[in-house]
Amino acid sequence: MLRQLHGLPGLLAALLLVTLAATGAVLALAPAMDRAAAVIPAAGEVSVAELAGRVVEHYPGTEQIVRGPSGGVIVYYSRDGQPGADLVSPLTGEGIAPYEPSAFFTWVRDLHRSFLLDDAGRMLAGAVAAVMLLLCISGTLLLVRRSGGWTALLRPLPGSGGKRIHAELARFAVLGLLLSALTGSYMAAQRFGLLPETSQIGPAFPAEVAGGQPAPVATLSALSKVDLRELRELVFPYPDDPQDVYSLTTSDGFGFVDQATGELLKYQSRSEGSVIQQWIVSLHTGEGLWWLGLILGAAALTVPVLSITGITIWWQRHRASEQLPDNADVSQAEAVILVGSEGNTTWGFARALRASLHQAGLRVHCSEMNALADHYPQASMLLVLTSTYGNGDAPASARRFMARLSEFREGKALKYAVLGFGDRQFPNFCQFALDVDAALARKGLSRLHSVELIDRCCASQFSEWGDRISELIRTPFSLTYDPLPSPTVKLELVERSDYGLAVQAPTSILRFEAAEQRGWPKFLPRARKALPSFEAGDLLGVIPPQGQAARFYSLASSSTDGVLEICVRKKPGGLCSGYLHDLKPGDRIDGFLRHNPDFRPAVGNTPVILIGAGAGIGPLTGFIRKNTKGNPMYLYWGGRNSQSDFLYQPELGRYLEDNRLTGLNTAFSRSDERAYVQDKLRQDEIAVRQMVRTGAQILVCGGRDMAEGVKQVIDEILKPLPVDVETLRAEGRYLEDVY
Ligand SMILES: Cc1cc2nc3c(=O)[nH]c(=O)nc-3n(C[C@H](O)[C@H](O)[C@H](O)COP(=O)(O)O)c2cc1C
Repeated sequence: MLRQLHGLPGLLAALLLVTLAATGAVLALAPAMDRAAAVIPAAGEVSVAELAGRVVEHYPGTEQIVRGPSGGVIVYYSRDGQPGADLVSPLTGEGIAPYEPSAFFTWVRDLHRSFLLDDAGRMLAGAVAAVMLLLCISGTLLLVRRSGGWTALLRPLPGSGGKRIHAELARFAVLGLLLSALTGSYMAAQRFGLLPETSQIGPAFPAEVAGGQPAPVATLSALSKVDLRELRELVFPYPDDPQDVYSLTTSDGFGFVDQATGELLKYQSRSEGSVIQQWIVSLHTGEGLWWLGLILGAAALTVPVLSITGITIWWQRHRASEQLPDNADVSQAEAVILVGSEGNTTWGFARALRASLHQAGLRVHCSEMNALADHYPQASMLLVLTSTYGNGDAPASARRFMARLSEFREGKALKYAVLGFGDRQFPNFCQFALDVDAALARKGLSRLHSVELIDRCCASQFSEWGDRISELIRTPFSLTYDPLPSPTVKLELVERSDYGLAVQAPTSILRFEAAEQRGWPKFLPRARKALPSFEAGDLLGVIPPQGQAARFYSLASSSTDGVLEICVRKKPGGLCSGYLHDLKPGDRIDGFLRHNPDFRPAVGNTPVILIGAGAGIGPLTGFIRKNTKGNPMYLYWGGRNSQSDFLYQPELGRYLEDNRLTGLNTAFSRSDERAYVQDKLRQDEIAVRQMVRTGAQILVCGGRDMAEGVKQVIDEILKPLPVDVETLRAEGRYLEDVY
């Protein structure tokens, strides 16, 4: 509900909101500019009488003196029958410049207030402000939910991509946007009579005035008592009318001053409502509070980005939740897929699974976990795919699952498997999937397969899980998950370096270029297409000729290197790694790129500790190659034998020489030292701890077991510090690319 409340009006109002925000950001500059142009005397330095006296000396035809909210003093006068207005110095009364409201600001203000459409536009602008208010409130509640509570609101946010940008920006801007929206809605509601009117009618014109010879304005006692800083406006009497008076408006009230005696004839203080209204206007416009204006303007500048990221998130969610075709009925289904999802990405995986099982000839029923039926009479297989939210809690479409499970009655024939989707950056990785697995076991159901956990939507892990399920149910199918099918690139192998044969770890560094167009004469330009843009650490997806599922390889180069490089270890019986290892220079493959911005060294010059084993060195070498500024970068890498599989040995030597790599520490498990990368980290314990203390980031790439071992060692090393791997992970300082 909260999500709909945040998503739908947000989408509708995005365009209008962007207009309001962009114009608001421009207008927010006006108070600061006015303030910079104004001469502001200290409090008590100049009285209104003194100011008026000085002004009249230079402008004998003064009709009105106005002090703007930013402190600038403007004189409206008549000279030779012509009206004029000048910005004047309150210290001398001399003109500084002719006063002419900027046509640009006036136009922007009209666009902001009414979309240049009079009353209908004003109403629309008011409605947009109200929508903004709704978005701020629902967004704050979503943010609280995302952070895990009000107290966690300021902690580093996990997640990545557009969602992370949206949440981070929103957190930065929400107070400013809330203030603008609240005050804007209030002003609109008041203008259209939805709130009581607070404008005040001033005191009636005095019945009696002295009517004598006018005294010089600088001597009028009532004006001498008012400090310039309180002045709003002073309207002068008609020149030859002894019955006329000065009309004085201050920040506290309104009154009339006798031009002969200088007496305050009538005075009325501002009502409370009028003071509140004045504050609301100031809080909305920054008038008189130029610093607030700049804060509000900065907050408004985030609205276009929030709108774009918000629409993108909405669209992805919408696409992922599109209806499933051919969904079998509960009573007929042989296989049941239940989906627990909050942001709908898990639905994309469920749809791929459903399509494959359906293609394999099974009747499949797929629904959200909240819709767990009491009974699936024909089903022999229950597959639960669920994400985890909050602090290891159920996602939205699974909140009622545990309660419904108590009503569930199922015979022993139904076997289940739970597949968890989560993110290792969160402390309770896939906790809800683990809870569901345990709850189903307690219910007496037997497992088809033990629970498996997928980190950050890893497509290859998903297809491997599918292979295992396919074997267990003796039904051939394979799973491919590609959230948005990427265009494929034709690549040509231009070079390969082979390692590790002697130690049973055949590993090759493969370098590809974009394939030349066949038959295109080499001397002509553009014979070879440019590679698409990518960074080291991004992924190359390859579907081997006999396979259906893509396998992903971390890139060891970035597009600016001119080649696409991967480092591939041949797995026993591995379809894709075998296919790649058989390639000869000149052979071509189709691949597609997937960006992986979550696995990159941070910019800046804090130390980066790169840890890897085997082919995991690929992206780490890519990061080092890019480190042309020579920021501190240390590599810990483990192989089997320095004679046989010391991958990238010559390159690393060069990088040490030209300072792209600060320190290199290798461990070889099948040499005399029999060491693993964890041992090298332990030996360097003090240095590693010191680097973490100074803000170092750690990037780990390689097999799952190695990554687990490294995590334990780093936790041991960090014991004397108030941080551990999980805290570093939450701060984006411990990143893993694990397979
Ligand atoms: C606010 C928030 C909280 C999350 N909490 C956890 C968590 O506690 N444990 C975990 O493993 N993943 C957590 N995740 C990651 C999601 O489970 C993961 O991104 C998953 O793929 C989302 O799938 P869905 O879009 O289908 O809900 C969280 C994500 C967000 C945005």
